[in-house]
Amino acid sequence: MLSENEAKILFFLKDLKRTNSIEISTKIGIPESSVLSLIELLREKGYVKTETISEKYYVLTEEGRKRKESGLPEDILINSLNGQEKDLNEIKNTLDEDFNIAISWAKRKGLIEIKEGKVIPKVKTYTSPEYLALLNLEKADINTINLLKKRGLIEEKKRKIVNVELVKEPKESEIGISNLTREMIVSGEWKKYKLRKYNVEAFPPYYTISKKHYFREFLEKVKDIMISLGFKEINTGYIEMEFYNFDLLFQPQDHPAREIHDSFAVEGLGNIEDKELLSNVKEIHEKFWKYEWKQDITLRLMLRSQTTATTARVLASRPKAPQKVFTLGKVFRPDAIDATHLIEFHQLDGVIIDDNFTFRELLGVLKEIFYRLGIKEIKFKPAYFPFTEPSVEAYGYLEKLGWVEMCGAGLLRPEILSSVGIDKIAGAWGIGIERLAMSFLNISDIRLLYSNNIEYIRDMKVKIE
Ligand SMILES: N[C@@H](Cc1ccccc1)C(=O)O
Repeated sequence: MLSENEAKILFFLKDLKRTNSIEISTKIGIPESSVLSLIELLREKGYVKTETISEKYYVLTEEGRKRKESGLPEDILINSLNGQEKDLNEIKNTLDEDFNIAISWAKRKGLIEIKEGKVIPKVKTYTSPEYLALLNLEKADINTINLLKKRGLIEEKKRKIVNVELVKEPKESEIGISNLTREMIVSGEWKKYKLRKYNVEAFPPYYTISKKHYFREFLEKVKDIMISLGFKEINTGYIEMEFYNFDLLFQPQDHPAREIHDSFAVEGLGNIEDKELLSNVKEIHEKFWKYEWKQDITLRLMLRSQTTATTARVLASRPKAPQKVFTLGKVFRPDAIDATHLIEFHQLDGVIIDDNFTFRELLGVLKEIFYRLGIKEIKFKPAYFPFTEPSVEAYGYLEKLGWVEMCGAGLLRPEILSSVGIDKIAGAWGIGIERLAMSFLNISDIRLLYSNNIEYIRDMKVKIE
């Protein structure tokens, strides 16, 4: 029995008697790779004789395509001289990087002579055979082809061509059809064909279902946890004024505490409407850090280096207590990228403002967040941050990595709260997200969190419930 495609090829061959795989593919419109396997089937069934040959053909290289557009350097040189001699130096300026190629080929081809720093053309115009060959490779002679190859303008490729000869005529009654239409039934045409049997063992086509990127899925999981703990989500932009990233957080200008991490500067200045807030911050900085605070510095733009900048913006809006807010977003810090460092990564910052909020409660909240993320063991260590006192670092126990630093936290300093007129207690923290994600997703290279390898993304099993 013949399949519909096999029959198409045989009926095409019936008139021609012999042809080849490339012609079959272009005339019938079946991809070459399918044609090759169909021909093989037909050979096995005794309909055709085949002969496989390998054929050389040529394609333009990138350089070749460029020269086909612009012309070859020696052609350009000769035609621009137009029979007149010219200073080598002058030519050098106009031909730029093509100068050496143009001169050396023109000399080799006897088109020019060089005397006392001058180029003397021997012809008025010139079109090289190589250029004509680039325009029509099929017609080019073997010498020119070899020259083009040598000049790196074309590249030799090989392809397999199968010559096919018909040895047994197909009959319509041998065609097995799989697609029985209403028309065929009505017209009785179906009687001419054999019906192909269903192959109930054939595999169905494989469709991949769409799914979210595993890192996005993890980020959403984390946000869900925060929302289930009663926090409100707030987001602010990546481009931030130094005021919110540093000054309002009591990190003095031009002082090592500011450089606790490096940051990316952005050209331009921002604007702060709340002049009272500006002068409060100035006063507090000058009183406690004892230096001359500058407004030009505070308005400078940067890529935020910590999402605590968002917390600062929340504070600057002088919110009413009680408040429980969080933000989860990207931050940026210059660094050398490797398996554990990126220059952009995510942080989750949060703040709780309440009447009698305590340090102990803060530690409890952090424990709860980590617990819900599946980290059951956590310990705290005293730490320093310019904007909190007391300050702690939290370490979580991860199966593969052991004790890993997860977050910084503390009670916001009174200097900060007073500048925004809040007379409550505020606990704040910042959690590094990538490391948590790596642990959850069982990834050992941080760069894989941002993989765009479709196979890898497809196969990644996300184990978060
Ligand atoms: N922003 C700090 C973390 C932090 C946030 C809030 C309070 C204390 C610490 C960091 O990036 O390391």
